[in-house]
Amino acid sequence: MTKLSVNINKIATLRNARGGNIPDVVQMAKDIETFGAEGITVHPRPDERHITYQDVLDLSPVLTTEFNIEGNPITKFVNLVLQVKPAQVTLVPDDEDAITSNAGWDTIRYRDFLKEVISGFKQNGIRSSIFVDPNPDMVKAAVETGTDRIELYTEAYAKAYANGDKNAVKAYAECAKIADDLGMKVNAGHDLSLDNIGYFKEQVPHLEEVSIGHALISEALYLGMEKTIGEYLKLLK
Ligand SMILES: CC(=O)[C@@H](O)[C@H](O)COP(=O)(O)O
Ligand SMILES: NCC(=O)COP(=O)(O)O
Repeated sequence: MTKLSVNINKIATLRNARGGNIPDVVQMAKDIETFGAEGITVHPRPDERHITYQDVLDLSPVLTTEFNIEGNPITKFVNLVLQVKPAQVTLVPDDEDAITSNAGWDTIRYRDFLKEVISGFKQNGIRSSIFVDPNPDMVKAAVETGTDRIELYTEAYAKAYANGDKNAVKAYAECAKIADDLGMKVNAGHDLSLDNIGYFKEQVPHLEEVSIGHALISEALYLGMEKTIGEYLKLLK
């Protein structure tokens, strides 16, 4: 069984568009857990354009499943994670102004930096995962950082799959095997969707957890639209 952690960034994007509290991010996270998700993921970015630091503090005491906080380990982020002590922190090397995460770590170049940050999280009982491209060298070097898990960055797979190229999954399967041999658990995420997740799950061994946000929230809009319009039409008769 692979665990599903739902990334709720986009719920916050919608809320922030009007400045009020609709949709209610905390209530939505609780409902997502009730509907069966096994984790909640957030990625507070430095400009707080979706999930805010306050959201992270508000979510932490009410969640009943695993809380996964993703981000670039700048001081502000590290302090937040140490305050909240989530089940898992996922380190992502994204620039401050990145539209979304767009690369995995160079685990050779940043080995010592990652080792130090991860050791601080470990001392506080927080599990670490690091975001990596499906590159065997990066996965092999990841083990030296002391990380518990890697998160395979799946954008390249999602793009290739959408273009009819199923071969892209092979690099992910190979990296997952390497990680497992080295004693690291394997997460995956970015642009996974109802369309591409089945094949990924079928082909990639040792898949412990996937975190899915952008597509899942969009799919939920589509799947809920007909029912919602029906409810309005009933009231407008
Ligand atoms: C780490 C990762 O893969 C991302 O998908 C991320 O958490 C999404 O962030 P945005 O919602 O800001 O695009
Ligand atoms: N770690 C990946 C994640 O949380 C969600 O990414 P996406 O589904 O929003 O692309």
